[in-house]
Amino acid sequence: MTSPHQTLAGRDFIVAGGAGYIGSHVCKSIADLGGVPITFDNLSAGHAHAVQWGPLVDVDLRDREATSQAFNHYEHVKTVIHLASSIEVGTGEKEPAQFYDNNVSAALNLLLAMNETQADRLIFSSTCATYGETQNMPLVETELQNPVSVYGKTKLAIEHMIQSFHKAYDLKYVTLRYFNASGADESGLIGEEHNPETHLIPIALEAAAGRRPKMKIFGTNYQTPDGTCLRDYIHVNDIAEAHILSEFAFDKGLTHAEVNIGTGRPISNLEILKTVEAVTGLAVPFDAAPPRAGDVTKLYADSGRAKAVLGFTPSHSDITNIIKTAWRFHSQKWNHD
Ligand SMILES: NC(=O)c1ccc[n+]([C@@H]2O[C@H](COP(=O)([O-])OP(=O)(O)OC[C@H]3O[C@@H](n4cnc5c(N)ncnc54)[C@H](O)[C@@H]3O)[C@@H](O)[C@H]2O)c1
Ligand SMILES: O=c1ccn([C@@H]2O[C@H](COP(=O)(O)OP(=O)(O)O[C@H]3O[C@H](CO)[C@H](O)[C@H](O)[C@H]3O)[C@@H](O)[C@H]2O)c(=O)[nH]1
Repeated sequence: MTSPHQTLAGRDFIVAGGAGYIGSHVCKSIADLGGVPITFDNLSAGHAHAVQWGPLVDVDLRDREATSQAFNHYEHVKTVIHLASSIEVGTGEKEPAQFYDNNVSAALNLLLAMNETQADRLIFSSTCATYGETQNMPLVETELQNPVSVYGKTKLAIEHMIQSFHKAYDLKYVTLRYFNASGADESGLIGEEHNPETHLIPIALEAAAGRRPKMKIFGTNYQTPDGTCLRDYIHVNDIAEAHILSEFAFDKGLTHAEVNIGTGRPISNLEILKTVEAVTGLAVPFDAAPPRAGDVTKLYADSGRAKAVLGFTPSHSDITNIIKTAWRFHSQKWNHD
């Protein structure tokens, strides 16, 4: 947890992907502590209305020259938070070229641009999807990384690239392997707005609200207690806090780390539907469907290293609170549609 006397006053941050779901929450957390988030985003998936706490620089990280120019314009910035990427797992399977370009090439451009400026601290959004199928739960950071999906493979390639830049050019980094980001800020100002939406909780909320006739549960014969997949849901504001704690860890001398950001608590897909029904008071109509390509049976974190290295303990991630905050955001948004 950050303590009340910790401040980011006087610090500017480049937040690549700051117009997206997690990025906008990171920007708000930086501003809440007095820092200034400078969003670099091409708005391919993010929203200009989510950029409320600092400037928006419209730049496509696939464009090396434009990326270099944008970084040089803010050459005093020390810390870069890199969240920009393609995230839709199914698209990655069908269009790997686009995925490697937008994730791996863009990350290389960002790292090269950092080398041209004073930025020598990187906080990178990686994912539990880099681990792949394994029975070894909860997942420790030293677990073999053998991703199933193209999405996970691109993230692992970036992790390796960052490690190489650390060794060769003294880049300091924290790679945060988030588990399932979920929930929304208490303010209702920002929340999950993916298009298309593929994530379980917002889809279940849409089904409860009657905005889709029925949803599908992908896979009901997995080797789990109720036959559906197990995931580790972490509130987006807890994820945002992990970035702030990473910055303070750099201040204390941390040079590099790979860290899981999860709760350690497995929740099944059917349990999510039940909690959505309890929170909303509405039924969630669903059909059983075959497993989705690229999915693994279960993924949940060992969060010991996050506590030891960053002092991270989730405080918003009770599953009812996650679904309540998501429901508040979505119902307000739908009222304005
Ligand atoms: N949502 C999750 O559950 C989850 C879990 C683990 C890791 N992550 C990672 O966290 C990060 C953020 O995820 P999110 O859910 O907020 O996604 P998002 O799609 O809401 O945000 C990504 C942002 O990056 C921007 N972007 C994409 N390509 C770009 C490019 N070439 N140049 C500039 N900007 C570009 C998009 O416009 C968008 O604003 C991603 O890197 C994702 O892989 C997400
Ligand atoms: O309509 C749906 C949507 C999802 N699911 C199931 O719900 C579970 C969770 O799926 P999500 O799409 O919500 O999230 P994932 O676990 O697939 O998350 C993956 O994609 C994310 C990026 O979008 C993150 O990177 C994350 O780390 C990575 O594991 C999976 O079993 C999925 O099959 C359904 O049954 N029906």
